[in-house]
Amino acid sequence: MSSRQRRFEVDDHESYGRPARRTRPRTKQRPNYADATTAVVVTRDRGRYTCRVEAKAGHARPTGDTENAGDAGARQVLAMRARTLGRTSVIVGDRVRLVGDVSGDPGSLARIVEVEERATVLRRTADDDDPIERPIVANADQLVIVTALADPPPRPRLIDRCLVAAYDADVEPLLCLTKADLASPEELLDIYRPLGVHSVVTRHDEELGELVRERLADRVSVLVGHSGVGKSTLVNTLIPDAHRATGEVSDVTGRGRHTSTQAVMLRLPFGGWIVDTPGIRSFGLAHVDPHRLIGAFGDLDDVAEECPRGCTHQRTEPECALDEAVAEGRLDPARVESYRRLLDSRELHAGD
Ligand SMILES: Nc1nc2c(ncn2[C@@H]2O[C@H](COP(=O)(O)OP(=O)(O)OP(=O)(O)O)[C@@H](O)[C@H]2O)c(=O)[nH]1
Ligand SMILES: [Zn+2]
Repeated sequence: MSSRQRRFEVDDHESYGRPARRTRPRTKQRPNYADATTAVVVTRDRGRYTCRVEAKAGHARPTGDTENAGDAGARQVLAMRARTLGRTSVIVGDRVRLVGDVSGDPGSLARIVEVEERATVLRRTADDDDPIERPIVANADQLVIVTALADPPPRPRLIDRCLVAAYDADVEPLLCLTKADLASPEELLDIYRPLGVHSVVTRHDEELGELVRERLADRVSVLVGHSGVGKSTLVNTLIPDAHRATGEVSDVTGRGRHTSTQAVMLRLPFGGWIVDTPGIRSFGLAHVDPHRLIGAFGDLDDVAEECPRGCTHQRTEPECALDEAVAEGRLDPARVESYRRLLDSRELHAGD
């Protein structure tokens, strides 16, 4: 198998100790927040950020908030942005520094004075022609593409779109195929396994496989999937008190769970985090360079090396090697079509 086809796995190995991609120049003159409290933003709602503060070793708070945070000694602190942050955005997954009242007591409000450099940023645009890209989750390691094997039927083109978003953000994709009691996963696995995309298969009438926990443990995984694919079922299986936990997060922010479309970061009992993104079903790709799209299609990328110089791989290209490979039966036409549809949606806005 060529190195290109294994690219997602290659990324996997490199992801350890990978340098941050964007480095923001540090201002020389700035206040010293050495004694500020560090925290992770777990959700935001109308300008208020719920931040999780881990207990320092040996300083676990003896009572109260431990249940709320779902882990021994941790507490949740409501915070707002400090004015000194300027235009710096704060999103779920950000590691921040807090000053002010960091007790987490009811009615307390801390201030976020610093946002740590992000290792990764998952962005979305509402539509492919929406020029505004919104960062939605910081520091994610993994994008879990939740797809039902039936009811609703899988949509490979949507999977491909998510793979592009993952590839672009330098976040590893994981294909999570649900409802395996209704249909076999083999057809989809045959498509994505050769690309080096990891996958797990679940069904609600059986316990989660060990592999699911293995893939999620100690990482920050963002779940994305259409309504009805079984995302909530999965979250509740992974985190038996998730319902309560999200409810409590929303209590703090004053908004009920069911009306919230904000991303929420939840601690996994076996280590790591999942970020549930109720409002996000897919990704617009307006911010993705069309030339980078093919990087998420390892099988096509290999073949495209045979293309004439400057080939854009669109349908109108007379000598595109993708067409030749389809004609010779070396490539699945559906894969090429999926890629070209994404390319079409991008090329329309190539001058953005
Ligand atoms: N047969 C079968 N049904 C499942 C499975 N997992 C979930 N379901 C059912 O599929 C429906 C949708 O599941 P949810 O977990 O609510 O799906 P969701 O993705 O969270 O959907 P929204 O809440 O609309 O975002 C429910 O009726 C579940 O009982 C499964 O493994 N097999
Ligand atoms: Zn080509």
